[in-house]
Amino acid sequence: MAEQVDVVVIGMGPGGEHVAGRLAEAGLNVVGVEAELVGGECPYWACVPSKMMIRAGNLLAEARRVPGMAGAARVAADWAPVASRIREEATDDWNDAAAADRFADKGGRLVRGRGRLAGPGRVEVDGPDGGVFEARHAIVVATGTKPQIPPVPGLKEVPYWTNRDAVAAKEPPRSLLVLGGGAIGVELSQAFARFGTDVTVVEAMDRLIPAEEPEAGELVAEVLAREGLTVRTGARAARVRHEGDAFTVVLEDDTELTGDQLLVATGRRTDFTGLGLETVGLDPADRALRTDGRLRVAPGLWAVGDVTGHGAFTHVAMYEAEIVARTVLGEPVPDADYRALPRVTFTDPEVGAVGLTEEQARGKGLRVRTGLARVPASARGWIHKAGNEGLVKLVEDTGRGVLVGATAAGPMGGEVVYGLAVAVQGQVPVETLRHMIYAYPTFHRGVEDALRALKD
Ligand SMILES: Cc1cc2nc3c(=O)[nH]c(=O)nc-3n(C[C@H](O)[C@H](O)[C@H](O)COP(=O)(O)OP(=O)(O)OC[C@H]3O[C@@H](n4cnc5c(N)ncnc54)[C@H](O)[C@@H]3O)c2cc1C
Ligand SMILES: NC(=O)c1ccc[n+]([C@@H]2O[C@H](COP(=O)([O-])OP(=O)(O)OC[C@H]3O[C@@H](n4cnc5c(N)ncnc54)[C@H](O)[C@@H]3O)[C@@H](O)[C@H]2O)c1
Repeated sequence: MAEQVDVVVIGMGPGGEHVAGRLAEAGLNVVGVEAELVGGECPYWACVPSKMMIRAGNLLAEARRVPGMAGAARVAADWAPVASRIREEATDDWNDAAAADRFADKGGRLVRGRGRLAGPGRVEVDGPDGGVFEARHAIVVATGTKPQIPPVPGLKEVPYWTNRDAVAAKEPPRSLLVLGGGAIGVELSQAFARFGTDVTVVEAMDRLIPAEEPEAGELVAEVLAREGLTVRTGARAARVRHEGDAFTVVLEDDTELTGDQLLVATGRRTDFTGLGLETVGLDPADRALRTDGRLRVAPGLWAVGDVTGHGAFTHVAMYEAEIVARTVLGEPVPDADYRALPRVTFTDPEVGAVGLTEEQARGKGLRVRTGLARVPASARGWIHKAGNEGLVKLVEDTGRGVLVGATAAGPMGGEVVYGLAVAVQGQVPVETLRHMIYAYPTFHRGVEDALRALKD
């Protein structure tokens, strides 16, 4: 016998937890189904622990900048406080009791196990709590993504790390090979390197963080190289082996790279196997669930977070979750709008970005002007001195005279980009931006310099 409820949410990561909690608080009878930990990837194996590692690495880097600026400092890096902070403060040793209680306090019911669709409005759960549920109002799929492991010969046979192993490391490895120079690759590489790990990053494309502006990737590559990391761009792994305690990655040009650990950070993918998508007329082989402006996939079925393919970020998952919650509650809410989607790669310098890159804007057939300003050339950058690398790049749609994209890399680049996100979202005319007052001497005055530099 199926149990009648109002809403079933499959997957309780940031997206699922938000939508389930909101609807339960509003008084609906909500079942949240979770196969692993309530909270999902972000708090246990991704955003939060990785940012704790980065915060610690940045402290070391700042201390190392003291000579020549503020006297002398002796820095003795120690991973132990990082590992224990990740265990005690971030993840409670990978225990989700507090998150489960939080959901129960909102009136939700957590069902532990793996959920699958079993026809329209129906969910079956395999697992300790088990059961069959019929949802009167909504089923929300929020099952997230998994690491995408490239088909490099030998890779499947070796004990490589994913993000999960990296954030759980009790010690930094002596040496680390990193396959993939995207967000995960560069963030974790720099953090480990600052604790003494000898890091080599192998990126298949011709630059790091290739989804962002080329100038940002070049900047990050320069900084990493200066910090002693080896960066191999345009490099493809031909095969991988593990002998004794060492990993060897053989590149297509026959270069052999060795390391004590191998982190695979080559992107993430949805895995709809066993989710029963075919029972509601969807194709489990799709990479993402196609949604309308309210994140509806089919009548009574919604999707939020990484599974929608709109950007694998916690802020996207929560934004979408809020739209679904308001839609299910019958509250007015505009359609999802991804024009001003912000991204921050938390390297040092941080790379904040919003909207379109120059290449994407040109690819859309827009008439484009760009403006670039370098942080060290600004008053604040010059004053800041050590660690002042950075840039602001603006992408203007000259047809409309508004910014459609921007990058703010540098100290606090992720904060500087906020004003630019408002400009892109609000379609603020470039002329208006040029006649604003920018506080002196701030990093965000680089925006004014880049506006002045806009040219075809
Ligand atoms: C190392 C790393 C660092 C990151 N850093 C950032 C960052 O700084 N900022 C940022 O915005 N984003 C960051 N991200 C991305 C962010 O973690 C994801 O975008 C976010 O977690 C997606 O949320 P979600 O709810 O879609 O899915 P997830 O967090 O993946 O959660 C999905 C949940 O569904 C569960 N599940 C799956 N299938 C089933 C099933 N059939 N039945 C029941 N439960 C199921 C899973 O167990 C999981 O708990 C990072 C990712 C990584 C890997
Ligand atoms: N700060 C943040 O917000 C943050 C941090 C980490 C992750 N994330 C999210 O998680 C997602 C996944 O991160 P990611 O870094 O794994 O993916 P990614 O897609 O950002 O980068 C993967 C990189 O691996 C490269 N690559 C793919 N196959 C390769 C191969 N065989 N050899 C060498 N390089 C190869 C790609 O060219 C790409 O540059 C990100 O796209 C982002 O959405 C966000």
